[in-house]
Amino acid sequence: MPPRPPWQALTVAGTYAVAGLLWIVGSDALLAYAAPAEWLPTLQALKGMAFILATAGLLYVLLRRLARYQAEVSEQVREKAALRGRQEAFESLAEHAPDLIARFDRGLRYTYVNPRVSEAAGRPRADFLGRTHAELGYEPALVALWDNHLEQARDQGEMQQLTFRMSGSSGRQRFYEARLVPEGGEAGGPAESVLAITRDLTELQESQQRVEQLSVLYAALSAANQMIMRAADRYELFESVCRILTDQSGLEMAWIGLIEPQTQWVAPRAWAGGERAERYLERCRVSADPRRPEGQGPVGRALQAEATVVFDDFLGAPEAVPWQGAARELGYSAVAACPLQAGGEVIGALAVYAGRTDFFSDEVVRLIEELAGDVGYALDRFELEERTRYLAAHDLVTGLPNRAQMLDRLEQALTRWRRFGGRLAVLFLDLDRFKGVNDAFGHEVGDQLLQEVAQRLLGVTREMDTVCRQGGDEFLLLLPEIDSAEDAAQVAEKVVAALASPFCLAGTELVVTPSIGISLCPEDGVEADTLVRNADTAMYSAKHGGRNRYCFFTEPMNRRVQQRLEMESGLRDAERRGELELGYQPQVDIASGAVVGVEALVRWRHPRHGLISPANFIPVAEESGQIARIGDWVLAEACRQCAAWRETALAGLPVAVNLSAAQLGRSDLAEGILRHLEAYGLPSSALQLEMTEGLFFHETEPVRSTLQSLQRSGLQLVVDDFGTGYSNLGYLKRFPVAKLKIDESFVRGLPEDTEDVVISSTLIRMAHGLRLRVIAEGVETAEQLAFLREHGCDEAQGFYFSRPLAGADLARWAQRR
Ligand SMILES: Nc1nc2c(ncn2[C@@H]2O[C@H](COP(=O)(O)O[C@H]3[C@@H](O)[C@H](n4cnc5c(=O)[nH]c(N)nc54)O[C@@H]3COP(=O)(O)O)[C@@H](O)[C@H]2O)c(=O)[nH]1
Repeated sequence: MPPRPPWQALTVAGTYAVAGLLWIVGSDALLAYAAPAEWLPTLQALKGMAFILATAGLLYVLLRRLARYQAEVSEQVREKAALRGRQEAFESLAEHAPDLIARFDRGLRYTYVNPRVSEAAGRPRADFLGRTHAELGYEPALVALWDNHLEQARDQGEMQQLTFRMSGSSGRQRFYEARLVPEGGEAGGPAESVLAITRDLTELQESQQRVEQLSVLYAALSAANQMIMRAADRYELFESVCRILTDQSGLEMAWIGLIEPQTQWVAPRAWAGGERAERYLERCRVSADPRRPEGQGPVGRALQAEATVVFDDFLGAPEAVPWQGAARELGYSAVAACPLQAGGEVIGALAVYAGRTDFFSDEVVRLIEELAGDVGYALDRFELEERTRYLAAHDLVTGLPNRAQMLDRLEQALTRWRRFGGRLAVLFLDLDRFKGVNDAFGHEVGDQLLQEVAQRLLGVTREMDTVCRQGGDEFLLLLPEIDSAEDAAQVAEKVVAALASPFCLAGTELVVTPSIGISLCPEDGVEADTLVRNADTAMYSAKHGGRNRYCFFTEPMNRRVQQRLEMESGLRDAERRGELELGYQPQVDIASGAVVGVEALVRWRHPRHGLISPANFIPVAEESGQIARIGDWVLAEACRQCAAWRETALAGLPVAVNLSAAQLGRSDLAEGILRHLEAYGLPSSALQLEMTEGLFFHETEPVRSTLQSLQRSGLQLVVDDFGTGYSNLGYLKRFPVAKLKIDESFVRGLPEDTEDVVISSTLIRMAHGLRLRVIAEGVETAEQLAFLREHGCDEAQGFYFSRPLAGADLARWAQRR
């Protein structure tokens, strides 16, 4: 209540004085007029008493009011002092508080900010006072968030809470939590002002994130450690570690590269991080050589320094320019590279990439280093295990696999053989008179000799073969994939030849020869022990047979192989010696009975073995690489004979010549055929080229281009053995096929065999459906011919008409018809 001015007191006192005087004068006059004189003293005494009572009552009321007023005033003074005290306490607290404290009036304008607000915002305190968030120019989203919460606190009188991010004065985004406390006003009603207490949680949040990141990394480390114990080899280990790092620790990519000792390039051996990782590694090369720019990145530096290198801002590091294009595109912002050590040497590096800068805190780096250390430990373990395994599986003198490993590989080869069939061979080799070398020159020279023998054996075998030293002067050779016994014989011959030249050791020339026994699977056994034992037995036969030779386990096999090899060498100049000749078999039009063509079939008239069928020697010629030469002779001879028939009944008839696959692979085939035709003045229609269906199906590029050049030369093709192999007939459209020849095997059973009936009649229909002529071979009986005629077959060939005859004989045969 405000103090009353002095004139007011004067007015009250004056009024009281006037009223009192008027009362005294007036009441006396009234008594003098109205009351008897004898009552006057009494009445005046009563009147005086009444006046005193009335003024005493008034005084009492006034004094009471004065006392109350004084009490109220002193209460207000106390409250004010308390308020001032609180205000001072608040401001002193707020001024030194670590939180950001501000007060807003009902219009949401700042009325107070503490120094932390000004520091955080990077503007003076005065800027804030009397202004709203919008007037201070904050982002619209932030203004809306704040004003919304301030209004709620003000209007509902209830505390509000909000979190927000804002760039601090340093420009870095910070994370805050604010509490808005309504002040003044009725409880539960609108507030007079709102106090905002804001806490900067950036550090807290970051440390929480760091704790989470570390616990995730610990989990990844422990998973990687388990994998390190389980991994079977270093590549499984590398892949697992990279995968665990990217799957479980928030890294974008991880790769492990090993230094290539010759070039110092770091070749990635394992990586994880999806397609992005692959693209990055495809684009980026890394070197351990400090002179190269590619050796200046994190991995190169880590390898050179033999310590972890971190590029926390990979995209901003000037040394990382060669990799930055790819890293920016693929989202890698920070990199750490740790060297990997094995056997005390740096052999490569583990590199990990994060999607944000400042990922690699000291703790994270420590964990990654620990992991790299564990990988190095595992590599040492593998090395030791590999060494132990190596020792268990190898012969220490020659470095070749030992008997145990050989038997293991033999078992594997036998397992494959059981599934897929085929053939394999074991060669048991014993060095003749090796003991003499040891006795004469000592064991050291003996060991050197064994080492050189091992090298020569490796030189004559294929990668898939196994050469093993089984002990002493004995070696075993496993040939897991051979086509025939001859293949094994050829390897044995190569071994004999390889060991034939002397070994220069101990200043002298040493000669050792081998005795080799050969066993074959399945002929000589289907178990490893049996095959080795039988090869051993065969080796003794070779020794008893005079040493420096090979011997098969069974005598018939020895004979067969000898014959085959003899045939191979006999064929080498059979045509030069005039031992090859052609037989010609007529091809007859079934409807008219006219001879419409001739097939040329080669024979070998051997000086000792007589006439040899092409069925026997053509495969040998094919396998020994002689078919192209022999085939060329056949083509030339067929052309010569065709020209010779000019004046006979066979004039103008095409001669069909068989071609082998190897001939079709030659790019000069068409050229050679045209040269022979030209030499005898024949048109290209004088020759037809027979080839089996399978040749069209294994249309390799050389075969395709040969077929195309034959097509361009106007030569016609005949598909031999039609129906025996394949079902896709697309090739018939692409190449100039004139005729399809039904295989003799489908004709043999005609007309009784129902399968042959169905097959041959279907093939005839199929050929006609394709608008091609069809010829049946192997026709021996009138019944077969009748069936073929009935089913519309165009031509026939077979003993029914004539066996293959010499050129002059066939001309006479044709003349007679
Ligand atoms: N790459 C080359 N292959 C050739 C060549 N010459 C022949 N050959 C192929 O050798 C296989 C065997 O030929 P051959 O022993 O001459 O047998 C042919 C005919 O004599 C035989 N034939 C003919 N009529 C009958 C018959 O009525 N009954 C019967 N049992 N056999 C008969 O059929 C063979 C014809 O074969 P084909 O080529 O399928 O027409 C053989 O595969 C020849 O292809 C050559 O120069 N190069």
